[in-house]
Amino acid sequence: MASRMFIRSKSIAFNTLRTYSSSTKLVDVSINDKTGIATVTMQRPPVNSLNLELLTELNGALQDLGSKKIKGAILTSSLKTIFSAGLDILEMYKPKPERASAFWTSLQDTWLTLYSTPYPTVAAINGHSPAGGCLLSLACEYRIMVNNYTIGLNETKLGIVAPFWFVASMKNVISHRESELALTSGRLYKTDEALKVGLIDETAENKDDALAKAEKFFARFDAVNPIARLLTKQELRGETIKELEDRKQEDLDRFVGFLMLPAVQKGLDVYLQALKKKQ
Ligand SMILES: CCCCCCCCCC/C=C/CC(=O)SCCNC(=O)CCNC(=O)[C@H](O)C(C)(C)COP(=O)(O)OP(=O)(O)OC[C@H]1O[C@@H](n2cnc3c(N)ncnc32)[C@H](O)[C@@H]1OP(=O)(O)O
Repeated sequence: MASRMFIRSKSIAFNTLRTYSSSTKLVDVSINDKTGIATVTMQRPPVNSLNLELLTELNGALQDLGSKKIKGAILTSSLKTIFSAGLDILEMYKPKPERASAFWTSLQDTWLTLYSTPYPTVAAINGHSPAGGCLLSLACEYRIMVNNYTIGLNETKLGIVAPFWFVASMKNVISHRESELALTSGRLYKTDEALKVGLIDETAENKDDALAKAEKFFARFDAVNPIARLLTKQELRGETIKELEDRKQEDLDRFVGFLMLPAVQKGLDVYLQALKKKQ
């Protein structure tokens, strides 16, 4: 990507740990030379809502990492209290059909990339993570969440329906029963509740604690053959990936068609007004 800036800074005394960094406007990537761990940071204030541009940059960054020798990648946020507010509602509210198509395709592609990375992934969830934010963390292999935030697939609360691959992402992590209860009611779990049902794997005191715990997770693979690890991941995730690949166009058509329904637009309007009135 033309706007991407690459900096290589070997042996700078005050910054020896960050010897590779690639930063776009919306996504920062740094690789710690000592640990081999990449940190991918979403940085779209105020809430890291996922619009076409952020998704495109995120997908590009995750793909680039596939060609580097890294031990693992951590997905996190630059914001103090929000991991990601999910899809940018403004991408779905009164959209132009071409923009809506490009937007949804970029979400499908980002999920496919993240769900199938050759390197291990951890979501360091350092803030609220509703809907699309939850989806991104579900696509990672391990989730560590800072205390006192919320996470879940709350689509029904907006009058929208989580597509089959959102549902599959959830069902591959927590039980079918818990998924049904959570998705139909649009439940957002607090950090400790999410831990109880297995939606997250560990809690953390703060972002630094989450990053340190992510490093420990990657260390589990020190004694594991990387090819065996990857083939096992592919075996476990392959069916879900193939289903979206096979049904990509159908899923896109449903999304665009769904957005054009007056009742859906009305629901989004009400939700947006409520968000704004909150202050
Ligand atoms: C058979 C049918 C097939 C169906 C096929 C179609 C299926 C369609 C599926 C589509 C899937 C969608 C998944 C999603 O991700 S939808 C988005 C869901 N997100 C949310 O519900 C989160 C909403 N936001 C919040 O709850 C809070 O903002 C927060 C994240 C907890 C943060 O709270 P905080 O108090 O810090 O901040 P504010 O609420 O004041 O927000 C600051 C400003 O940001 C705006 N905002 C917030 N979230 C979003 C968003 N997701 N998109 C766009 N804008 C957002 C908010 O309005 C404030 O704006 P303002 O400053 O202008 O007032």
